[in-house]
Amino acid sequence: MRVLTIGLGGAGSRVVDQLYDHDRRSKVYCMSAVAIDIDPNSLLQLRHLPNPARIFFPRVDISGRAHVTDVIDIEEVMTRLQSMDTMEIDAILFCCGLGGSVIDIAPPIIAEIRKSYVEPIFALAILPCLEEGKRVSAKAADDLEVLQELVDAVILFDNETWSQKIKAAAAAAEAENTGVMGQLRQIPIGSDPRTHYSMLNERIARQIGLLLRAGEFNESGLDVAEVVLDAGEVLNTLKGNGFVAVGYATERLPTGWLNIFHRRQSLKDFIQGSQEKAARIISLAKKAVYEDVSVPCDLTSADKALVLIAGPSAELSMKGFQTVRKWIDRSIAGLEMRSGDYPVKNTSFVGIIIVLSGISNIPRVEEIQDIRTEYQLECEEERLRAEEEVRLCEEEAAGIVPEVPDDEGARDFASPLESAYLEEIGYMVEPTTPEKDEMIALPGNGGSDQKRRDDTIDMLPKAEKKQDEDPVVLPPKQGGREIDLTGSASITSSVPAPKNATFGLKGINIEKTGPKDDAVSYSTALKPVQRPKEGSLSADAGTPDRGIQRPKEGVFTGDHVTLGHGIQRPKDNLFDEAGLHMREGMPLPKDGSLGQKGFARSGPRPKEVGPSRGRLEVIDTAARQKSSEEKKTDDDTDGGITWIQ
Ligand SMILES: Nc1nc2c(ncn2[C@@H]2O[C@H](COP(=O)(O)OP(=O)(O)OP(=O)(O)O)[C@@H](O)[C@H]2O)c(=O)[nH]1
Repeated sequence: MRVLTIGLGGAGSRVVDQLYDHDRRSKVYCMSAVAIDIDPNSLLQLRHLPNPARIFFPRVDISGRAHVTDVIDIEEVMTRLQSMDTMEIDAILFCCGLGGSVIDIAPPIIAEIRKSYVEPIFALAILPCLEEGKRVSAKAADDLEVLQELVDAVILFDNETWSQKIKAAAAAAEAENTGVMGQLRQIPIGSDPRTHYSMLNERIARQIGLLLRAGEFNESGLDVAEVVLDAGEVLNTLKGNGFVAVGYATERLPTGWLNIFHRRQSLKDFIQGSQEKAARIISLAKKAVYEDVSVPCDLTSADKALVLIAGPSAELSMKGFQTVRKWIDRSIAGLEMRSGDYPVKNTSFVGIIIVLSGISNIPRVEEIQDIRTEYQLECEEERLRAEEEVRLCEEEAAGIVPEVPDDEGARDFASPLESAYLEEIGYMVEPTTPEKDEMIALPGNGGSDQKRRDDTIDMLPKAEKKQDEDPVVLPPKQGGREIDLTGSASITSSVPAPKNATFGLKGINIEKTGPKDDAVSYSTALKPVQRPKEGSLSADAGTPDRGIQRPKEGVFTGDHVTLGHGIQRPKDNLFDEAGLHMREGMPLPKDGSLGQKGFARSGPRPKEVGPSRGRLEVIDTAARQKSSEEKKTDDDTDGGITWIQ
């Protein structure tokens, strides 16, 4: 196809120079070229472009910091382009290095060109090497996004991939050529940037140059193609605003006397010879896609593909060509597949070009995008640090003493999640803390903690205060035993509180021996008493003494239980939530609700769980009956509750 090629900046100019050279050497002459740069040295070092094709814009400001869009005059560029022979062009190709500064002129130039030309515009974009730094990669990612919006396709070439290949090839060659002859024919390793770039540009010129020349003929060098690929097909493959990768692989054919011998052998065995040719085309195709591709990419993510084989027509195996076509056609995601052959008379090489267009999976593009994100974060961090430093300097200058963070305060402050966790940990380590005890203060015999009762937890029944305070003594049951809970009723929280307990994480530990101020203690005198009339237990009716509240539900079997001074019957589920249970190794009740909470009590288990959850330990108080009776008067004043079993 006939193409107008525009090189921008150092990279673009050098690539265009090389492409121009290939075009002239192939004698196809399908290319007009210009190079635009603001660096005079870069333009002077070009070897093939004629002087009129080198457009130089000197930096006007002395500081050299003027933006490239201020330096390059778009009108001047357009005048120079229109003065060229661009009447028969099929496309316009911009060549540029991503991450440089001159590429910034691409958007206004492309916009201006779009006004004057209807031909599709493509870009050949060169991805920078990683060693050039994050800033260059980040800018390259930005440039790529801008370009993709503006042009019909972006052909990518990855400097990083090809630099590694060149270095590896040079190292391998160096290892091979250790002898004198090897030293003499040493290939350049491209250690200096100029040689290195020229090797990369040679590669680009071969890949892209052959593609540009597809469908163009020169009478002396070309045979008639069997499957002709014209410029329109190349253009249609490229178009679509996507990324394009070009795979290109070649193989030297056997030449000289050895070749004549080889050909005789091949004539003897023609079938084997043709199979060899087919195998060569197939292996070249694989190499082009997987190894010698301009940018490594996922073949299966391509939308369109084009296959072009080139070389002496006798060597272009149609069998191999069809196999490659089928393979590519089945592999790509899209349905558009084009192919052709490009027979060249005087060459000792067979080559294949595979163009993959509309590729969505290109790891290197993703990589530079990731680098950009990383770079932006670093820049932001740097900016914040600089701002902080300025602020500190200003404060220092103003004589403001910076606040020293308070460790205690910092410890006090915690997120809700953290504080929940810390509380839990604290609780596990220290189940008994003063705060925890304060949360539940059950009045006991001590009689001193009525004032400390925690109003937030309503543990007591709604009975009249007077009733609660009144001593309640139930008459002893005949033959029964009196149970004295005083001093022996131990309510303790020996297990961590459930996380969702009403009491939060506050542990409850009421010591077994002796009621303490903040411990729960039941002053108890269990006497043989009558069972309540109601209740599921087969006990005698209980007759509460003065002021006692007989439990509406729930039945105790057994002894007369007197809860101590001022105690009130806890709510049904109160201790369940607190996880309180009795000590003294009493057997666990079968009742699940009690058992789960580790609440042990002796004697028959009432069906109703409510009243029994007082974590009362029933003691054989038969022996104490007498003293209990003596205490009756005391109980009357205690306001205890006597449960009758
Ligand atoms: N393949 C290849 N890549 C090049 C060449 N020169 C530069 N590059 C790459 O292209 C990127 C841009 O470089 P240039 O085109 O020289 O930059 P510029 O736009 O002229 O402007 P400056 O940034 O001022 O140098 C660089 O980061 C390199 O990765 C070259 O000759 N060949």
